[in-house]
Amino acid sequence: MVKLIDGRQVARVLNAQTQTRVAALRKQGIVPGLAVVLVGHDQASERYVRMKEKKAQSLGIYSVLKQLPADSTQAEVLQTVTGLNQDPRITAILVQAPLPPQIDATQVFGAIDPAKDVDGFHPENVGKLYLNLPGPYPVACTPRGIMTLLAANQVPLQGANVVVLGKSAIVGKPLAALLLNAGATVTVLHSQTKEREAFLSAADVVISAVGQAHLLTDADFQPHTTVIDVGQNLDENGRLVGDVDYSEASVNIEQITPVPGGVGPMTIATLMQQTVEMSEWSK
Ligand SMILES: Nc1nc(=O)c2c([nH]1)NC[C@@H]1CN(c3ccc(C(=O)N[C@@H](CCC(=O)O)C(=O)O)cc3)C=[N+]21
Repeated sequence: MVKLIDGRQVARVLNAQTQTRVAALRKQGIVPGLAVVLVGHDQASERYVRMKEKKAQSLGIYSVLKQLPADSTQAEVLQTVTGLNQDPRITAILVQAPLPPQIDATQVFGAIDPAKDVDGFHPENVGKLYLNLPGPYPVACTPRGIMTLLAANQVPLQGANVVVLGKSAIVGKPLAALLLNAGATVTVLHSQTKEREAFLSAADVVISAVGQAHLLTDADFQPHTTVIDVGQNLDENGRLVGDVDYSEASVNIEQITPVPGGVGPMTIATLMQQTVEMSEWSK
């Protein structure tokens, strides 16, 4: 019997705490303000951005969307970011990834004021995380949300063998840093890894952030494995699925985050949490 790790439930609790913190700030005349920059018309991105705006508004966070055309220039995107850096109503800036091919994403993330970098993508914040410096500073929302979800489900990390699949700057790398800082033995696998099987069969926790339906099945894991599925894929039938196939008959997966209802809601709840924290840190 596979146990499901309920991301919606933990996100609900976190969102309720965030709402209380927003109300406390508002009593002092402080309103957290989140700006989302969306370049182009990627369907999934538009959907995620709408979900973020809706959640922000429901928690009392002021939210603005800066939508730029798909053929925007680097200078135009940078100008938008600079304008938001200088806008006192905006305390948190998120530039939605992926950006169109003509845009240098690293330069854009580096142009965000580190104190408003709610995604934790600025090199200064990435460096602090990597060095495990004392906070506060923002950390990438999906990895931080996963750490919250693991803690809420009492998954031990000290000395645990944790395998991360995927080495993106948004999920794999910051997640590996957080796990290392928490005392796990971390292995990051990627598309050029040889003998993935050997690493998986020694893992206590496997976190897949590849973005490929049916990438892994129950047979890939050792007994009692905790699986965190970061994938958001459409399968052959157009259904939203993660990277990992499992069923009632799975014997090795002890617990897993479902897609939808696992990591996704935690990403958005963590974004809201961090938007409010950044307001608190700067007052
Ligand atoms: N600068 C930036 N920061 C991000 O945090 C960021 C980004 N760019 N680009 C895209 C990815 C993806 N992402 C998701 C957030 C929530 C769900 C989510 O809530 N998913 C729901 C299902 C959503 C649905 O119904 O389609 C779930 O898994 O239950 C998914 C994906 C944030 N990202």
